[in-house]
Amino acid sequence: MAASSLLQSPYLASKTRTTPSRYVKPTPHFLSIKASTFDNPSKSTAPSPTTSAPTTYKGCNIREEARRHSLTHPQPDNNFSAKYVPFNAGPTCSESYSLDEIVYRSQSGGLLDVQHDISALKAFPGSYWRALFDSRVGKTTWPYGSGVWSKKEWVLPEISSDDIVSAFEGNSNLFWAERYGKQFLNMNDLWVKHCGISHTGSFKDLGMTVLVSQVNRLRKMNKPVVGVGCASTGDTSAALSAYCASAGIPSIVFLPANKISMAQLVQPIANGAFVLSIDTDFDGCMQLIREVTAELPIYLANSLNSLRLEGQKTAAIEILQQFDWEVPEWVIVPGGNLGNIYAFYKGFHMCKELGLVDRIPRLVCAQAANANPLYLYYKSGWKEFKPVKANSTFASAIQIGDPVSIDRAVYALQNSNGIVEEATEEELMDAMAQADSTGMFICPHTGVALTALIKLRNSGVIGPTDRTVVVSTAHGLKFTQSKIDYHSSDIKDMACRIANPPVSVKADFGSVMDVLRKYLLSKESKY
Ligand SMILES: Cc1ncc(COP(=O)(O)O)c(C=O)c1O
Ligand SMILES: N[C@@H](CCOP(=O)(O)O)C(=O)O
Repeated sequence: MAASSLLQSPYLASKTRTTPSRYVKPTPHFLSIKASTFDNPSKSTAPSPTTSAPTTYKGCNIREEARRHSLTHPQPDNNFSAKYVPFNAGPTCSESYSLDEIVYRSQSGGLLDVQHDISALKAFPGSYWRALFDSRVGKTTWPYGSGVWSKKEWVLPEISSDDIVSAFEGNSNLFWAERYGKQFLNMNDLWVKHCGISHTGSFKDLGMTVLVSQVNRLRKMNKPVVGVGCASTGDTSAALSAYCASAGIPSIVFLPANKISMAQLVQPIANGAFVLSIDTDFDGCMQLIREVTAELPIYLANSLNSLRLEGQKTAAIEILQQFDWEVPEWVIVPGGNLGNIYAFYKGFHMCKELGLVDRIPRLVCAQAANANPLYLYYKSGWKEFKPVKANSTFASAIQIGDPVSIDRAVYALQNSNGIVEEATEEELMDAMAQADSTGMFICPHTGVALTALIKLRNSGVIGPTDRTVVVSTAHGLKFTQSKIDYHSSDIKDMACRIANPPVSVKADFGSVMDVLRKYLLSKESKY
């Protein structure tokens, strides 16, 4: 469809209702698969979802290899499917939409959720899924080399591997924070899930690979999608522009002027996005992109779009996998627009529902005190939600006052015996500096999550031996200015207790020796 014709007439998304397709029970013989089958998955006799690595076809790239492999080794139809349903609708609700429709809201205006055919997935035992996912880690097989697509059957089961746009995201480091845990928190089982060590430097890659892949599919189906757009505090726009650029799809990003870091601003610019710097805050940009995507053939890429959360939930599955399917006691996630806290809940819940684990961790959502609508709601006993005007915060990516996923977040917290905490600017910057001093290089949002941990540890809610995972959401290198300000003690009304500024010294041997002696003595006295 020509872009011009779409732009002339206001775009109206077709919201055809679909009835759920009836589930056909698969033949039961594969229920007997043992995990050991996957020592060499290609030996499996089960009608497994593509477990075996494709044979290497000389001269082929990995996408072509996967294509040829699927022709020579056709997989049985496992009936895995997913559809949009209204979020948290009761069992009597029959409203649903195909994932190939362009729809972001339910008929009543509420949020949507991607619902998988759980009974089809349940036909396979938990041991099968654990072994399948484990068999795909660390390979380059398309698309399973991605931490997201290694869980394809739970993410977008029906998309062709050929339509997938991936940078082999996911499989991020789960870092044992040994020194930080021992020295500052008297903890011995503290971990940091470094989701920011990723293609564009944040966890947004996990969701964006899914959304842009589906857009790729929709465009091949001649659906009216000329470009993909988002409002952003920096990370969503970086991920959107990179994945779109990789697939040759136009991207449009709405950024609040002067409210995101330089590194984040340059990402969509470099990736060729159409960048609008708008004189408002994130909530203002979000409102505008919602209005614009209702009128123009621009597909909405914010986490209001539940496709994103299907990718983001794989970080939770990955944590369990990295712990050999043992469940941590606590997982702490910084929250802004609040899609991610629900994504974590969903990933953990699916693992429990499908028998991979027998419980889920308690979730903590951490907010900046300058942008804390969820915290205030929690403190009111979930009585009344009021959006706030988000004030400036060093955790700029979560400077959000009217989060679109508020209902999803409340659901996640209520169903995981969860807690909400907040961090002042000084607390989050000190926590970041303290963590950096033990060898990390985290972003201020992770400083918010660490502050929540410090508070819950000090109050005894989190115990010294509780296995705890702090989710680090972006790479510290995106936020160097905040670190420079801190270490220069150049922040109004902040003591910057752990500032470590460089020492200026004359270029002569004596002066250098003097400062070094002083430094070494100060270290010696601490032994
Ligand atoms: C670095 C970073 N951390 C945390 C968040 C919060 O995630 P969510 O909006 O899903 O709550 C965001 C985005 O909002 C982010 O960019
Ligand atoms: N921090 C986000 C804010 C938008 O969140 P989204 O998950 O709804 O896209 C960003 O980086 O833009």
